[in-house]
Amino acid sequence: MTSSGRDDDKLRERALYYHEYPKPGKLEIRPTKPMATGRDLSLAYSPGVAEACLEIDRNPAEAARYTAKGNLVAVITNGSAVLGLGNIGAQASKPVMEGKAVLFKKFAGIDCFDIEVNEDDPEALADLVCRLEPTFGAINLEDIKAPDCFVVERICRERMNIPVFHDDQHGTAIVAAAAAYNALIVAGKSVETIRVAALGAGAAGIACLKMLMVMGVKHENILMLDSKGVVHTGRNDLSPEKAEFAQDTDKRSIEDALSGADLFLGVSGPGLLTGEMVKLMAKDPIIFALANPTPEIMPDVAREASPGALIATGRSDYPNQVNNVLCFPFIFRGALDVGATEINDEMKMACVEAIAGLARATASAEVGQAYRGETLKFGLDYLIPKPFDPRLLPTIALAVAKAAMDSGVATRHIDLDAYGAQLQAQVFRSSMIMRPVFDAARASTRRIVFAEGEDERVMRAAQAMVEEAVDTPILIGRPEVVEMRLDRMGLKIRPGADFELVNPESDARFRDYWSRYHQIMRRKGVTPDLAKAIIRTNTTAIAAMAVERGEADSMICGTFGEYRWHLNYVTQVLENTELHPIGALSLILLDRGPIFVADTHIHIEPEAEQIAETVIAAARHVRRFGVTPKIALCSGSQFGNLDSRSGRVMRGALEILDTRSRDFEYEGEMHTDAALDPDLRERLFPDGRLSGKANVLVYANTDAAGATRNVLKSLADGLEVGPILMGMGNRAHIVTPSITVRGLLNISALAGTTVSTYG
Ligand SMILES: NC(=O)C1=CN([C@@H]2O[C@H](COP(=O)(O)OP(=O)(O)OC[C@H]3O[C@@H](n4cnc5c(N)ncnc54)[C@H](OP(=O)(O)O)[C@@H]3O)[C@@H](O)[C@H]2O)C=CC1
Ligand SMILES: CC(=O)C(=O)O
Ligand SMILES: [Mg+2]
Repeated sequence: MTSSGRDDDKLRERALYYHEYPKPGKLEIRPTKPMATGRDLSLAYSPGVAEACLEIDRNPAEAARYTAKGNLVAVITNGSAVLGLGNIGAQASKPVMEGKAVLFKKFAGIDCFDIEVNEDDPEALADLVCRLEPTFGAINLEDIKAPDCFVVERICRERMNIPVFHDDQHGTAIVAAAAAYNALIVAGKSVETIRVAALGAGAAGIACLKMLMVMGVKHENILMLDSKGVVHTGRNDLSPEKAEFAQDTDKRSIEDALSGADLFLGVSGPGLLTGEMVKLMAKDPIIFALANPTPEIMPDVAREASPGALIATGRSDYPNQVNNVLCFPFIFRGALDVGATEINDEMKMACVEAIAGLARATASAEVGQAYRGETLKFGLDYLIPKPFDPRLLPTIALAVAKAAMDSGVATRHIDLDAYGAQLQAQVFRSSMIMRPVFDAARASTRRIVFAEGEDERVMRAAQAMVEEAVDTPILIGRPEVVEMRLDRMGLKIRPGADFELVNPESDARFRDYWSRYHQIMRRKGVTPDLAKAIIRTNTTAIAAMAVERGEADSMICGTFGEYRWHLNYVTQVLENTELHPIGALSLILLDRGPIFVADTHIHIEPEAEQIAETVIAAARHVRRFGVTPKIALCSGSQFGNLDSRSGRVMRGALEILDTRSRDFEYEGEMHTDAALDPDLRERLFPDGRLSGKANVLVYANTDAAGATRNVLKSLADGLEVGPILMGMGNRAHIVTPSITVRGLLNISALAGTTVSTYG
């Protein structure tokens, strides 16, 4: 057996296992409201449910308020053109439709029912779809063969007052147009002069060609082919949709059509294009082989026939996946959110422009991580964004919603700024809580030096900082390494122009740095030679010196190595009578809300005084996020019931805190469950000073705080912002090696606020 035969077998085995286990199929339904008590039952079902029915009876628009309709899409098919598998019928199409439903949910938070119907008559199918209007906010028609799909879509659009979108036509056309637009830029070809050979004259083919014409491709430069060859005026078997593309030509075969063509658009079936045929095309041709799951030509065969070709397929295992998944979740999101009555041409064009623009912008930090090892730099192998690019949702949905409002099909007019922020929060969990911090950072542009400037995450964070104009990055790293990596990752920032680069191996300031470092450390055993060696090799010390000398406002280090190793150099250089490390505070974002944990790193076994200082600093930092601090002093001892060390220091800290009036709530010492459960706390210690759930947990040692932080991250899918080094006036922050690019960006925003406000 050949290796590709073995690969096919493995894929088949894995795919079937994936569909069968642990439960058959790919989705299930979950309730969104509590259903645990008789009271819940009386609200969700009889008698309470009748109230919701009556409201909708009075005003049908209230269905979007009291039911899931407003966020519910139907994916409907009769299974007559399932992928490139042909007319395999409604039942066999179900895995594809379940797949589309999952993608709606995963990428855009849209709920979906897949509906497979045994109905071959297009008018009867349309009638059935129309009668589903009370259930759904929008309809996605899928895998219905041409020309029947045109009939179904036309009738549904005429009769229904909600968006009806045939994915294989319009979704495919939108994504193919975006990719073609970018491919023409890369190939240096002009849309007005390119010659197109289109194989496949069905739902996808006709819609893609129409969209290319909207972009400027000339009708006379298009040759369409179906299963009988070139679509020409001499044929009498053409549907009206095909007839629109019929040319008065003597070309008949695919070879005739491909001769000198610049763009091959394949939306037909597997393996229909050969390497020999590709060789007939113009130089550096654009080849879109979009049939699923097996394209018209495999990319390696096309590449061998024409090394300069720009190649795209519909599959995720090759570069340039031109697939309607880049469109449908997001265009429906935008349409639903403004209550659009249809998806019109303005909304489609907004979608094309948004998708194409994303590939030309720098790839986001998150997509860089999701596709590690791939070059995401606009060009031959990156013409179109990746499906896991988190920018797709906020960018496309916002553009579509705006286009719907501008073109008059929106029934709800929304505040686009607020909508954009809400979409961002949907994909970037930290974006909502970080908003006040970023706003503060923007108000005071600060220079932030990154000790590990050669780290890819740091470079990506620096790119984002430059693009978002948050703060000015300074990177410490060897120029040849930094530049090579920037290039490999497709990042646009350049040293000198966008950020300052400090070369640890040769910087004109080396002498000043080491002599100042020596001056600070001369009575702590550091000789001139040692000072030179440290400043030559230790980028954390260099970063600290840059801050000490006023060349940077703040430093960030710790993407590798041990926290306290970095802390040592930070304190050596930056500690003074006003600034000293008080504690490390981690913000963990959970589905149920934010929770802060301290001290995770600084004082391994703190004294009561240090704990009190940590509590006061934590209260100050928590307010930066717009959160009102409610601080619990957590220990194995609970309200004086144990004579343990942790109980004693916590009681001591409480006494110190009580010596002055504080403008925040705190209480202790208590177990963590009592901190988080006010009812339990009330039973243990009635009339305590803490109201509701604590949102800041201060522990009596770093073991307990660190363990809590790690458990929340690992088991509760907590997203960390931090650790935030308190007490150093925002002049230094030390991250941990698990930090992500978004995490670095968050820390840089925290570092980017003025010193006086937050110590
Ligand atoms: N990448 C993507 O996002 C998408 C890809 N597709 C792919 O496009 C293909 C077509 O889908 P769709 O338009 O919905 O299906 P349709 O059934 O509507 O159209 C299929 C078209 O392909 C033509 N065709 C079939 N076999 C041949 C052949 N041997 N030689 C030439 N033409 C042929 C048919 O010709 P005739 O008219 O003579 O029957 C018809 O015009 C599928 O493989 C599908 O997976 C579709 C949507 C999205
Ligand atoms: C992707 C898709 O919708 C298709 O191949 O039919
Ligand atoms: Mg399809």
